[in-house]
Amino acid sequence: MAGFHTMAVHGGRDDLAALGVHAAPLDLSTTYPVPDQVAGGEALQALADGVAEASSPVYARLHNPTVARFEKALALLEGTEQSVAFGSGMAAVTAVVQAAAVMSGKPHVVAVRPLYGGTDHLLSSGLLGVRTTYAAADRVADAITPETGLVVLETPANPNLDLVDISAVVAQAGAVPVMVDNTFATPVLQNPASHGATYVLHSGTKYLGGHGDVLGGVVACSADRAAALRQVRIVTGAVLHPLGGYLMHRGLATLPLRVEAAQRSAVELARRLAEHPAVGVVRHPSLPGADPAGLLGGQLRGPGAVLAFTTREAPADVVRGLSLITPAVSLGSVDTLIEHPAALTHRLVPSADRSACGVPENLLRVSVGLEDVEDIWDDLDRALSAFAPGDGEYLDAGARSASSRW
Ligand code: MET
Repeated sequence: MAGFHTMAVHGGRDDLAALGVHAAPLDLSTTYPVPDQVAGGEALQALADGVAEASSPVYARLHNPTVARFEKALALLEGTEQSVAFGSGMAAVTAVVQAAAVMSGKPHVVAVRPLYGGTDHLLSSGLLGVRTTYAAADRVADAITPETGLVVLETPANPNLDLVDISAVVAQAGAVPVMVDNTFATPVLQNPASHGATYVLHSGTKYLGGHGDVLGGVVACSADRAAALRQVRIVTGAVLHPLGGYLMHRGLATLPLRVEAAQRSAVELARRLAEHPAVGVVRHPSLPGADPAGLLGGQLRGPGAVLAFTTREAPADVVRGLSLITPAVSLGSVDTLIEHPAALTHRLVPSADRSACGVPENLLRVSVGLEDVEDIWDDLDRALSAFAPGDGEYLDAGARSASSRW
């Protein structure tokens, strides 16, 4: 098999030479001619039943060849048979819950916190007709009942970079499928399916697209699971626009280079932040104490480019002092982004639940981008130094050191 960088460049492009083109064609058709109505009807039926491809796409809600190329490429990078793309990461999460829990008649979900706030809220709200039990990663087995249709986890977790041993949760889940949100690690650093995950989910809006200009989601899984997801996608209309498929497919070619470069800067910034007098605790898998289960170098091939830290001052004041770093939610873009989870990405998670799972109110999350690391550091240092205490003031060394828990 080809190396990862090669697969990232060439995946999903097998048909281009025969088509005589260099870049993947962007097919914006909403409908497709069906001169033979009988054959067209058979194609529609096959797609509605969940096949990956039929003799005609029939209609853009059923199939799109530009999106299908992206799906092939992503499945290759995740090491799964197939993948299914959606109009957003949340549409992808919704489809997995519907396929695994609702359609199977097992409407109970077990989830390991923290999760992205939108996912947490979706699972807590009851909107999809599922009931959710939150469990610590080592107590998943206790939470599973005969009604459980899905286990959900995220590693590294949004927003505090907690790491979860995927195989250990899969072992506890038994026959219950496990969905791992792999958005932070990307397939460059982690392939959850190789550790037993049934569904590998990405918000493609983040690293896969990589430039902050495309909204999408994707789930990598077996062919059987993908068929059920396509059925849900067709009937709910949760499709990815072909331009989104085109942009995320193009993004995959540079994904390893972007992740590797941003990760190098994140390691350096995490180290410096941990020494900064205005900073409390820094969370990044590269720091001492951040990986008690020893997952780095095994399950997780690198620490990634998202970090988080607590501040002694109001997080909003720190962000106000920045000039280069973009104050915005989302992550995985070329520019460095910072946001206050309690105010934004995790606002819809009750504050007691946030603090119970290691997301303090004064946590800031940083997605390190591709700028020169010294420029990113200067910006952070300048904003933080406005609040740095004088000699011997209220911060002791112990409070600054990284630890596995808050
Ligand atoms: C609307 S909140 C933002 C979304 C994105 N999933 C993030 O964690 O930044």
